[in-house]
This record gives sequence, structure tokens and C-alpha cells, in this order.
Amino acid sequence: MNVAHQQEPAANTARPVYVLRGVNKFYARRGIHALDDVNLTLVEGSFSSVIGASGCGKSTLLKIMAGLTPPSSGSVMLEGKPVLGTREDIGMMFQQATLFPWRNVLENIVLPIEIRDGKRAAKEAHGRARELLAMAGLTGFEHVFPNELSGGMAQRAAICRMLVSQPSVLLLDEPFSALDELTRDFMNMELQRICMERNATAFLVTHSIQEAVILSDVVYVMSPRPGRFVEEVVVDLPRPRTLEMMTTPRFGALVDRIRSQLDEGALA
Ligand SMILES: Nc1ncnc2c1ncn2[C@@H]1O[C@H](COP(=O)(O)OP(=O)(O)OP(=O)(O)O)[C@@H](O)[C@H]1O
Repeated sequence: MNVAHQQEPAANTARPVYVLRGVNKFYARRGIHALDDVNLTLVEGSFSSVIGASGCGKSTLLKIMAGLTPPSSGSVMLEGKPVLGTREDIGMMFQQATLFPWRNVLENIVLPIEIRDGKRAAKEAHGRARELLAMAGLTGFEHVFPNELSGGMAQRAAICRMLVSQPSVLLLDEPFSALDELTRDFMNMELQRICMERNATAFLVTHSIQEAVILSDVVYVMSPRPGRFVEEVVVDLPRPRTLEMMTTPRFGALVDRIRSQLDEGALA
């Protein structure tokens, strides 16, 4: 694996949180080899992204990390314990906010607590949910129903729902790709702020090279299927990142580097 820049990210001195070794995935019924020997270490408080062509196995990797589907071989360890199913310390977010239309914002946010610990515990979590809503700029929208929210507001509510059970790692599958560009940029900066405040360890699947670079400490470039990492690009832009950084020569150079890797993969 090539490393695009010799300078190690500061986060590399931190504690490993997620460790994947030799992860393979075969979908036997359809004869598909989705992932090939994926190795990954995510350190505490780091933000990493995976980028690759459609169908290369990114979502499969995320589902394996979340314990939603098992690897065919290899190991997935989180905080030193194997991931054998869904866990409380893992928060997930998908492209669509998937809020329940018959529950108001507050009731949607405490739903994971209600499912896990019952109605009483969910009620007790209202205070925490209100704090999260304030952090996400949604104070005053507690009793509003999802169909009255904009796309960006719904995704912000979904972030609150992901955070309510206080996960230490966040797995994000193109969470803002359905939003318009301006809202998406804004949400990405919000996501950075939330991750930095909580020292969360985050892993993002995205199709956008710019998004990957502006958010990440490390961008993993995945080959076409079977997906494996072909390059690990260290992003040495300072934090907090700003949208203005997207106009700098360094940002442009990192984007070009990743694009040429993706193009090479596509040609191969
Ligand atoms: N449950 C499944 N059963 C069989 N094949 C699957 C299953 N899930 C995914 N696949 C196949 O595995 C391959 C990788 O799919 P995956 O969704 O992980 O790719 P991706 O990189 O996330 O794609 P995209 O960027 O288009 O969302 C694809 O060929 C897909 O058809």
C-alpha cells in the first residue's frame, strides 16, 4: 500500500479502537466476492473515509464493522472484543434519515433507548435528547413530526438519534448524499464539530472525494470489486477544517491524488 504523504497523522499516537484483519466477504448465493483481505486500524478520535467505485464493497465493509453481517473470514475487533452482532457502542447513520412518521422528533430520538430498555428509560432520556437537539440546532422542534422537517433537519435529528445511546464509534453510510450541496457542506462541518467535541471515532462511506478529504484524517481508496484498499491517503490539513480550505492548493493536490488512484483502479 502506498502512503501519499510521509507525515503521520497526530491521531496515530492514539489508542486503536477498531481493528480489522484479513476480512473477506463472499456472497455465496450470488457467487460474489465482495471484499478481499481488508485490513484496517482506526484510532480513537480519528475520522476516516473509504471511497471507491459503485459496487466495490464499501457498504458491505460498513455492515461487517457494524455487526449487521458476518465476514466470511478474518476478524473484526472493537475495543478489544470481537464484533459478533450489533452493539451499543456503535452508532450508525444511513443516506435516508428513516425517522418514523408517526413519532415526533423527540420520540424518534429516544427510540433506540425505548427498544433497548423500555418506555420508562426512554422518558428518562428526554433530557439528554433535548441537549442533543440543542447541539444540532433543533431546539423548538421536539414535538414536530418528520414530514414537517427539511431534509437537512431530518438528518440532524437522525444524528441526535445516533448519539443518544452515547456510542464511541460512528459508522456513516453516505449520510448527507441526498441533500443539496450547500446543506451538505454545512452538515459536514456540523459533523466535524460533533465528532471533535465527543472525541468520536468515525468511519464514513462516500462517493465524494472532496467530502472525504475535508472530513478525514485518512482516506482509504478501495479497488473495484472484490474491494481491497489500494491506497491510504493521510490528510494533513489542520483542524478544525473549514470550507475555505477546499480552495487551497494542498486540498486540490490531495483530491487529484485520490482521483488518479480511482481512475487507475477503474482502468485496471
Ligand atoms: N446481501 C447481499 N447479497 C448478495 N450480494 C450482495 C449483498 N449486498 C451486496 N452485494 C453485492 O456485493 C457487491 C458490493 O456491494 P456494496 O453494496 O457493498 O457496494 P458499495 O461499494 O457500497 O456500492 P455503492 O457505492 O453503489 O453503494 C455488489 O456486487 C453487490 O451486488
